Amino acid sequence: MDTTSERRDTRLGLLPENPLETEPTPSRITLSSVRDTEHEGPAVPCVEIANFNAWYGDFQAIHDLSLIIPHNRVTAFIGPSGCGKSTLLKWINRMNDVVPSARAEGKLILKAIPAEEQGEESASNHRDQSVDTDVLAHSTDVVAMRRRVGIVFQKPNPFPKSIYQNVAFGPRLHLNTSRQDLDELVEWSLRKAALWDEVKDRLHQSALGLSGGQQQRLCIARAIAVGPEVLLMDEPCSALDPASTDRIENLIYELREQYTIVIVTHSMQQASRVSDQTAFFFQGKLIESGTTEQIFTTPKNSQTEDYVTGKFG
Ligand SMILES: Nc1ncnc2c1ncn2[C@@H]1O[C@H](COP(=O)(O)OP(=O)(O)OP(=O)(O)O)[C@@H](O)[C@H]1O
Repeated sequence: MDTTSERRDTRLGLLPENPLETEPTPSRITLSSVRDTEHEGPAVPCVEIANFNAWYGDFQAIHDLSLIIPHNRVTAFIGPSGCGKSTLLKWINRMNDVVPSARAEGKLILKAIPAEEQGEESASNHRDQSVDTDVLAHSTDVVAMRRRVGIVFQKPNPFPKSIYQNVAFGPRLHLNTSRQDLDELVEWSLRKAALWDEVKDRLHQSALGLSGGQQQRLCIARAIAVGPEVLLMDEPCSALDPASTDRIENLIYELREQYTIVIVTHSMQQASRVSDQTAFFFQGKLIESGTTEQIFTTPKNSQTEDYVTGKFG
């Protein structure tokens, strides 16, 4: 077991090496399988959502939703199929712009990062982190905003290019990076995504030759190469085998030190393993949010309790 796994196992107490191999049904989740919330003290808001409503044509997919996503923590969106998790995730970086029938109203703000929270280590220092960004505003520069908010999808989607070109694609587009700096940035990103050792001797081979789990880590490397603050992950492990799932979960645990992560997941075990905060959605409404420990051990709402204990969903 590698160091990361050991560290995470210590925190969580009882994680299996390959989580899905022993994935219990939700009703088997017990207090002991929920980890303690490590972060203490008040959270710094990273994304502020208030009175948010979203539609596809006449169909309202999200109703009057308010939620704070804290800076440099992992927030899990859980809830039954069709409850609006992906819709909200996609609005956070305006992915729904490509859906003609999609529209949204309300407050969706990418918060300025306080100076003391701006880390020194970064892929690039091009961002203006000192101002709030109104994500929904027509005047918002969506391309610039998406550099601050990266997204990783359910199915790994590398470009049909080399491993190097996949990671270098964003920086080449957005940053004025010299060849040497680009080489360093590609290595930095691949190391961050825990992929470097596996690909350092085949950087110029096709990314499509990687395994599914490697492709997903490559997509994470590609996302972090442009220096985002937020990483959105829409069921990032659902197309992966148990070993790859374990690696991605370890990676999320490592990346949380430096990024705000939002993960949509159908796995209660995964939410309890990787997240600090959990938000439970049902029929387009946010039913309850809180620390992951609280949501899984002492939910306030009976629908939340029924869902996390597997009575429906
Ligand atoms: N492009 C679209 N056009 C029309 N309706 C859509 C579109 N995308 C999603 N919806 C509808 O919006 C609602 C919320 O969908 P969404 O994908 O956000 O749910 P979800 O909670 O992420 O579901 P799942 O867990 O199955 O991925 C659903 O009723 C869905 O059918």
